[in-house]
Amino acid sequence: MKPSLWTPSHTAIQWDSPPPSSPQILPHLHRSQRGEDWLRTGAKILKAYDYVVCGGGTAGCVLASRLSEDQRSPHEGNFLSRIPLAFTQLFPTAANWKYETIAQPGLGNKKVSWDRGKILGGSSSINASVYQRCAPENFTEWERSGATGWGPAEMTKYFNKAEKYSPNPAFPDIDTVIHGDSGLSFTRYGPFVPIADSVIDAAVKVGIPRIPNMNADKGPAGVSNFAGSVDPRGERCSAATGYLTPDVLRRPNLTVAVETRVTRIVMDKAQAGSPRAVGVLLAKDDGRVFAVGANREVIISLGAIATPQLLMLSGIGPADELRKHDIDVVCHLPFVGKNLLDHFSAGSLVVRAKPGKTWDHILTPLGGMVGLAHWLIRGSGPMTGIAAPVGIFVHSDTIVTLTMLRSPSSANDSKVIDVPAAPSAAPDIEIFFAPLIVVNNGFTKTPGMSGLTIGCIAIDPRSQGTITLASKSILDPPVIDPKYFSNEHDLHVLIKATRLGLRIARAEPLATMLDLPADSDDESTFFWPGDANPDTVSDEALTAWIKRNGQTAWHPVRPYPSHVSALPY
Ligand SMILES: Cc1cc2nc3c(=O)[nH]c(=O)nc-3n(C[C@H](O)[C@H](O)[C@H](O)COP(=O)(O)OP(=O)(O)OC[C@H]3O[C@@H](n4cnc5c(N)ncnc54)[C@H](O)[C@@H]3O)c2cc1C
Repeated sequence: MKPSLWTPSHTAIQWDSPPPSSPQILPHLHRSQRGEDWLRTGAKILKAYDYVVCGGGTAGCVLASRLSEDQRSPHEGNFLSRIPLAFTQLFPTAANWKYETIAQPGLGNKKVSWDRGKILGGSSSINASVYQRCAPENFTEWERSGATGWGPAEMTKYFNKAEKYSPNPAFPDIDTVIHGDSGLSFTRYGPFVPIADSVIDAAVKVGIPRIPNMNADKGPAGVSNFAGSVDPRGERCSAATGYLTPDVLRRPNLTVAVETRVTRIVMDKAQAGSPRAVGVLLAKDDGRVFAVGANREVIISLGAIATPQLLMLSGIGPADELRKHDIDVVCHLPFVGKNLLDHFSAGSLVVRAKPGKTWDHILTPLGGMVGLAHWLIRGSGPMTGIAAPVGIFVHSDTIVTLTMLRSPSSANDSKVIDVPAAPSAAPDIEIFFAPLIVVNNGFTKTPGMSGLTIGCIAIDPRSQGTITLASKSILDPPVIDPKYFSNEHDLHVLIKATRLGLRIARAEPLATMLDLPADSDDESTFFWPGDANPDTVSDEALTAWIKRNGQTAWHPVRPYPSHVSALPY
């Protein structure tokens, strides 16, 4: 993309493309020249902006758009990224950073792929497009931990401000009142897929309450349709397409740079008091380096992996970790790179379905072409849908009770079992149902087969990991160690979730749409443990399968521990 205009004030910037020429030395960059090794890189020093937003991802696009609203080169579309259902097809492409964890002892030393968006819009341009607000209990916990103004009521206000909901008549039961309709982020339900309704009814049979809207103030505990970040034409709404529209990109007070890497935060240590971020260094792949100043703030929004990496490379982080790599300590912040949490998934739990009940036909060459044509010409069909049109949130404590109630001898699908009073904590399990076979992120071919893929995810993980530096260079990916199952609680939660998923598959009316053997212990097929009997399959067998089959659910975060009362930045 061509470089857009840049002006000395009111400017938000994101990095990625050739920055403007005619460098200009800035007073405050001058001040930090003394002893700063960034000067020795021979960087061209460019004019300053008010705000420098590093990372054109989910957070960065929103910030750039909002900051430049006060006005005192379009992003280049990626075709695959526009198709909501095709998100995993982006994984082998240049739009993915293709990170990988180090060997995980909790998973038999398996390494796990960590996909992250390397594209404007960041991970919102390659994600599964499920639009889901957290449980209110989570936000209450944030507030209790010191994040004043981030409680459930405030969050609802901002979710509504961000959202532009388009109702779909095919979903008359959805309670639409709670959705925002004047924001920049499109959401909607659909398209309708019959097996999703059967999943909901089957979940109700095993005791999960049906709720009219997963995003309502009461929280998501229950079973319902998932909303998608999809626009009215059936295209993905990413942070880039929603917030950096052509109109926004034409703003004279915004410069968006693509294909440019931030390599360092420039710190001014010459001022009295704490060191201050006054700009950033950035580099193009061809070796050119630049420096840009910030009159007001440098905002680091590179995501959960690259943000701690950049901070540490800039001398901000645990002193011992920095010294290991011979990096000058600008600010000793022990929590940078610590407390890494990720939502781990048991992986694809595939149950056989009867032909014609699912979307598997779009996985054939002809079906794919027809699906694509529908999407392109009419904005309709499976390609406009999110991979997981229906989901469940439940607390694992509740499942104990369900399991006890439903012993094999008393199994009766027509009986509705009451779920005990909702636990005070937010749900710790998410289960999604995809109306097609997804094995190996869709790269294992399954011609002529039909299935329902169930994804069971532990969403309140206790295992905590780290991001540390592999080297002094931003070009080397950091060391990602989520320490999966270092706390066995997460494994136990996933065993319960998997058993619940199997139970729902065997409840009516879903069971009639599926093609389930009575019982099977043949573990050689990807239909196991989908083929297994939930009442007899052992915890040991499920444990071995989860460790073999499990994968990230792509939600790494690094929250500050609640005992840190003041957030350091
Ligand atoms: C495959 C997948 C499926 C997901 N499914 C869902 C879902 O269905 N629903 C949901 O709500 N969430 C989902 N998520 C999670 C969600 O997308 C992320 O939590 C969110 O996008 C993170 O936003 P962020 O701004 O923190 O980081 P990102 O969006 O990842 O943005 C970081 C940006 O920084 C850029 N960057 C990194 N390093 C540098 C550097 N040195 N210099 C310049 N730029 C740099 C990156 O290229 C990227 O553009 C999914 C994620 C993935 C990957």
